[in-house]
Order: sequence, then C-alpha cells, then structure tokens
Amino acid sequence: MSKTVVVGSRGSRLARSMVRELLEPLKRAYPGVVFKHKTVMTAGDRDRTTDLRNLAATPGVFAKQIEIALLAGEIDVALHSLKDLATTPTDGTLLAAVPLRADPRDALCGSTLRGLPHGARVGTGSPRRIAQLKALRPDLSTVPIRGNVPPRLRKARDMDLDAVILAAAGLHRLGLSQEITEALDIESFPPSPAQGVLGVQIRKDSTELHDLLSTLHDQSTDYAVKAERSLLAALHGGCSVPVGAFADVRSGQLHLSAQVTSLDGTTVIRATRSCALHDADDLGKQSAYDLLDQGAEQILSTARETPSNT
Ligand SMILES: NCc1[nH]cc(CCC(=O)O)c1CC(=O)O
Repeated sequence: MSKTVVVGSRGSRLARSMVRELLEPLKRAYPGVVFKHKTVMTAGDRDRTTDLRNLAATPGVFAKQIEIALLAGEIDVALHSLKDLATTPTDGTLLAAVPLRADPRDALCGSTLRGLPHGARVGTGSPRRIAQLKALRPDLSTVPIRGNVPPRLRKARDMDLDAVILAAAGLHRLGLSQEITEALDIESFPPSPAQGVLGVQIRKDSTELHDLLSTLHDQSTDYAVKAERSLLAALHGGCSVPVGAFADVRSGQLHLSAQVTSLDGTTVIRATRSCALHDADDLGKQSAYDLLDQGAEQILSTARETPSNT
C-alpha cells in the first residue's frame, strides 16, 4: 500500500474536528503512514441561499460530493457523519470501520425543556425534532434554522429564540459542550439513526486500507447502527423522516427502541425489541414491521411529501 492516505471530508469546523478524532489513533498506531486531509465542497456547503427544504429533496446532500471524490481516487477515505449517509450503499464503496459512538442524544441549548415558557420558540428544521418536540410540548412553536452548528447557535441568539436543538455529539466535538442546557432523554426523545457515529467509507477494493482502519472499529457501535439503519431502510426513510431510533448492547443482548411521530406531534408510534447480537439487521426489520403494523406508513408518506432539513 502507498504510504500516504488521503482523508476527505466537508470543510466545516465540525468535519475538521471529526478528521482529527479519526486520525489521532491512526497516526499513533501507524507512525510510518502519512495521513493527509482534503476538503471536499458539498452541495450542502455551496448552497447557502436556498432553503435546505429544497436541497434536502436530494438525499445525501452532504455526502454525495465526497463519495464522488472517493470513487475518482482523489481521496482514499471519505469521512461522514453516519446519520447523513444514505442507508443504501453507493456501488463500489463500503463502510470500513464504525468507531465508538459519541453522545447520541439531542441537546437543547438555551433552556431546559421544562424551563421553556408556554408558547416558546425553538429553532430546528428537522421533521423528527419538530414532531418529537410537539409530542412532548404541544404549546411550543418551531422555527426553521439551518447552516453549520456555530452559525445556528448565533442565529438562535440573533432571532431571539428561546432554545435551539442540536446533536450533542456535534457540540462536544466542537468544544461547545457548555452550550448544552439539557441533553434530551433517549427514551422520550430518540435521536436520528446513527447519530453521534462517524461513517468511515472506502473504495471496495482498498483491502489493505480496510485492515488498517479496523483499529478504529467498535463492535458494539457497529451492531447498534446496523439495527438502527436497517430499521430506517425498512421504513424507506432518509434523513428527513420523523424516525428516531436508538440501539445499544446490554448484558450481551442488542436492544432497539424506535419511534415514528406525526409532524404535529399528536400521534406517537413506538417499538421496542431485543435480540442476540448477530441478529442486528433482523432486529431493525422486525421493529420496522412493528411500527408499520401500528400505522407508521401514513405518517411517513405525509412526511416524505414535506421535505425539510435535519
Ligand atoms: N444534520 C446535520 C448533522 N450531521 C451530523 C451532525 C452532528 C452529530 C453527529 O455526528 O451525528 C449534525 C448536526 C446536528 O444534527 O445538530
């Protein structure tokens, strides 16, 4: 293998901190390999003017350009947030490693949930976050807010919002943990499938690189995201459906809880299942059927016709 490995990612501060998180253990484990970082401009970065509602109609808006650079050989590793990566793998690519998950929770910045006054305004454009928030607090209103994490925090202040919802993992990675007023409980506010997990993607034929990246692999996180992503795939969901899911390994079993919520928050459908670790894919599928049996399809088809950002 050539002794240089080029890692491609978005150019945002968050993406750059993810690259550092990825490279630190690799540089330690392979002092003889040179690791380089290359920034790939994505459609999501380029289009600052259009509302992401239109952009997000194209799934994988953040990931596509990075995958193209990977397949063209401009980079050797494509680094994504796994929750932004479509569940159908792109031909010629594979996920080489699933590193240990960071904090999976969503975070309220600006107020606690209970501390929000009646009718408060909360910044988020994500259908899942809007739906789940309305289910817990029907009195609240949501305001779409987009952009990278630091600008979202700034906009929330400029717009005088009472709070904004962001992924805790992103805030931790940016060194902005102090902005978190409340990390929302996993059970009542299930995160996006694979939230907090890095997606480390390579070309299928990069066998040596695959071996090298296996140092980063965390088997429990891998089982968990397999279950969460197979659930999402079975529901034909992308990043803009109101599906929350979280799986973890406890006492040698894999547990999955999932929730589909109508956009107005009035209907909440839940499924909880456990299985042996090697049945992760099946756990996701069975849980999806549990949700569909309870009428999830109607909520999902309505939500699919109302594209929005995550
Ligand atoms: N949708 C954008 C996005 N993609 C990944 C993260 C950070 C969390 C993660 O790594 O899963 C964020 C920001 C957010 O949702 O607040």
